[in-house]
Amino acid sequence: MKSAKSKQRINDLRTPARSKQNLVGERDPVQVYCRLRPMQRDSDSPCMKIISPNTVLLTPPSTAISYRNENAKTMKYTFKEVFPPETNQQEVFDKVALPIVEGLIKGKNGLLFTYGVTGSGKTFTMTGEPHNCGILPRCLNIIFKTINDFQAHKYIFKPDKMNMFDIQSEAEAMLERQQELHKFKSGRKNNSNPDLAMSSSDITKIEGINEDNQYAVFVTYVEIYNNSVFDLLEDGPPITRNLPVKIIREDAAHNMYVHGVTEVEIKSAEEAFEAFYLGLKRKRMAHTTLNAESSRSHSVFTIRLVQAPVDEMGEAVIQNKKFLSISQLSLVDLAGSERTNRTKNTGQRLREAGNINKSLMTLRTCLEALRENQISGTNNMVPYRESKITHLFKNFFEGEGQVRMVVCANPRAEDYDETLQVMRFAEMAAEVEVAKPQIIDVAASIGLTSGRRKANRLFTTARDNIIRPEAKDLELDLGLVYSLGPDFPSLELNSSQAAHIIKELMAHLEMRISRRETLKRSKAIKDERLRSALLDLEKDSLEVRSENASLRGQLAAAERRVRALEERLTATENASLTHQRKLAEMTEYTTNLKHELHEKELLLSQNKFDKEKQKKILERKYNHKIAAEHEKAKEINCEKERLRNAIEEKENKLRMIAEALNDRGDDGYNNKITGDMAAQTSNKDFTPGSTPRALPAHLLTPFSSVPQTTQTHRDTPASSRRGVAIANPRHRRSLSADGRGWLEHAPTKIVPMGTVMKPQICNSKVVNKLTSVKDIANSKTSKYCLISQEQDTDGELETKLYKGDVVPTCGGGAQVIFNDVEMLKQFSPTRESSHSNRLSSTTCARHSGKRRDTACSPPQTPSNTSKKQRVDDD
Ligand SMILES: Nc1ncnc2c1ncn2[C@@H]1O[C@H](COP(=O)(O)OP(=O)(O)OP(=O)(O)O)[C@@H](O)[C@H]1O
Repeated sequence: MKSAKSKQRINDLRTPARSKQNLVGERDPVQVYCRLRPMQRDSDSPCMKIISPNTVLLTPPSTAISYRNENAKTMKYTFKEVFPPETNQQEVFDKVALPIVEGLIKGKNGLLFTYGVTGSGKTFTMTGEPHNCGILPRCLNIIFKTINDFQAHKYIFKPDKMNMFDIQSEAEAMLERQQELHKFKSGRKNNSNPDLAMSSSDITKIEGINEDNQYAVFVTYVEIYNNSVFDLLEDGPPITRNLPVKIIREDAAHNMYVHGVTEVEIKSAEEAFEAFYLGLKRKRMAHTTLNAESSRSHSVFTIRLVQAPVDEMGEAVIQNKKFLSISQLSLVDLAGSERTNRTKNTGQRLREAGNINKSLMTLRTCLEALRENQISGTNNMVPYRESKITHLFKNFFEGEGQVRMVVCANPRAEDYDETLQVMRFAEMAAEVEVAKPQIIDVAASIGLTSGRRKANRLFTTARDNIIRPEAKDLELDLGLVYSLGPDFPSLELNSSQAAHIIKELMAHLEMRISRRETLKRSKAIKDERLRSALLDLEKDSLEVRSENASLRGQLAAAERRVRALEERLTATENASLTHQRKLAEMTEYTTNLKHELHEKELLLSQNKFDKEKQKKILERKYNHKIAAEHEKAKEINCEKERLRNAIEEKENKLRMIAEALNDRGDDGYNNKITGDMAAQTSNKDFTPGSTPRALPAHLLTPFSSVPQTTQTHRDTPASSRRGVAIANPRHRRSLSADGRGWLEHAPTKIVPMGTVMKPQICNSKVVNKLTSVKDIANSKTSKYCLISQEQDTDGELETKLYKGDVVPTCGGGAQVIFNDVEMLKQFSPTRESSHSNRLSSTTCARHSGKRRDTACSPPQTPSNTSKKQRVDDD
């Protein structure tokens, strides 16, 4: 309980300005000032008029949108103060910024921002121009002028990167200073803009600074561009476009800050300008049609003043972080609000304008919500997080410091519509209240009297002035002296009143000495008490020590056990590792096998797939072929059918011709023919001299003048249909004409056969070559005999006689119908052959056509030595 209380106390001490108690204390409204800029051109007509030191009148011009909408009327807006165009920078600073800087020195937080339409003079007010500097340089100047004599050495206070500070010893700080010196020697550019500096005589000092504190100033400079935070002081080249985006975080005391931002310790206003100018260079500036040097981003320059009390001797800072007091002044130059269609912005500019307007709108929404909460006592959520700018300054609005706003306005009529919005915003913002920060004197709360530093200086000066050598070693417990009572009276020695003053001083000192004696006595009593307490503690300590020793013994035993367990664990781990290795190997082996298997399976499936594919292709091919075959077969069948019909037709015709012939011809002969026909039709044995019948086509004579046609016997459909001439087989020559004239067709050099196998041909004509149709197609020739001779494979002579009837054809030609073949084969009697079983050396064979059923009849020739044999066609 006690520690919690002390913790609370420490927090209060550390950040006095941020105490949450302030929330319920006094409140200050946001102070809103209005600054009108001078008109740019004489021809410009104004829409604003200052009617009192804190009131302006806004009259809508005829060109304004709201005028056209007929809802415009002249409006009066009241501010804390209105600065007319001729107001100079110093005046603005004194009225607006100086109170905040005074608060800063005293440990209060402050936020000052400029708000207005683009080109209305925000940057002019905040930064100013060369030789006419604005609020920011003036703040820096006055701060350094004020704290100059009380600055801590550099690096005594060091940012801890979490929005707080550490306090370093003098030695540590000195080391860092030396390191920095080395860095600077290796060259550093001076970014300072001397134009922003002021002559030191123009700068006044803030009175009432706590002289028993040491101070240090730190600055950060960030830019919020397109709702992203960039650190303008980040290490790196002065001009870079690739600054990393920073995030906003909440520190341990619930203050918002830019995480990782570069916080530079500044020891003079010049150094501060240097940092500011570096950031300014990096700041994104772009040209719009309205303002040639328009800020496209919100820039936030923050000055943090760290102060810590000096010790009793008035020399060094108390090395206790808890006594630190940090106050902050944020100077914000907001980007100009603008009507995008008037600026004619496109692309990135339009996006920027959108973001600017959005963040300003969020600022407005936050303030409205805050005001609403304050007026109606509600606790509605304020959307600070919707924009970086409001998120960063959340603490200010929730009562962590003074907030002031300078509304800049361009009084020209052209800007009326935007100015109207700005005025409304300003009016609303003025109604928001923030709690007054309270200041707690840290030093007094820990029993330190003020004037320590001054006393130390006085004493040192006095000691240095004493000429006696022992004075150098004079030590005085200044802490005790200067902390014993009220502040020393302001006493100055002058000759006339010296005795009186010394008397007074002696009395004062005597009083202090008596007090000191009292304190000494009380201290002695306290010392005694402390000693006895220490003895008790010592006893306790001894007990603790013995307990500690026994615990150590237990610990040693436990450690031994732990070691043994560790060894076992190591062994188990080793075994486990071996198993794991094996497992890994096996897993790898299995993986390989699986891989192989998979590959083979892939191969198989590929093959299968190929086969399937081939099979399908073949099937398709065969199906095509089969279909084609079917088609062909169909066609053939059709053709057959057609031929059969044609044959039938022709047969019918033939039958009709035959019948006609039969009717007209000789009955005997006809009967003979009919008999022969019948015999032929019924497939009976063939005898030489019988009625000629159709021979196969290959035996037909080539000189038939009539084209060969197929002749099919109705009764014998299987018989050859080819080569049958259109002739009448029953043709009969008149006996007078047919003298059985033979045409002998024999080769010229015929080998004499020595046999009488030739038929008895009495009326014959011998030709060696058939050259003319007339040789056959004449009235005398009715028989034809073709004689051929050739050697067989054994070298024996073979003579063949093909005999046939010459039959006239319908077309007036003639054709030979072969009806008898006689073959004479001679064998040498001396030759030993497989034919030994043969009876004679000459064999005669006779064929009749190509039919198996053809009978072989004895030759019609006279008998001779050669023996005729009936040979089957096969
Ligand atoms: N009170 C003034 N006295 C003299 N000149 C002024 C004043 N206010 C503004 N100006 C001039 O007007 C111009 C535009 O001002 P400034 O750049 O400050 O506008 P801004 O509001 O910051 O614009 P933006 O928002 O676009 O950055 C500057 O050239 C500046 O010198």
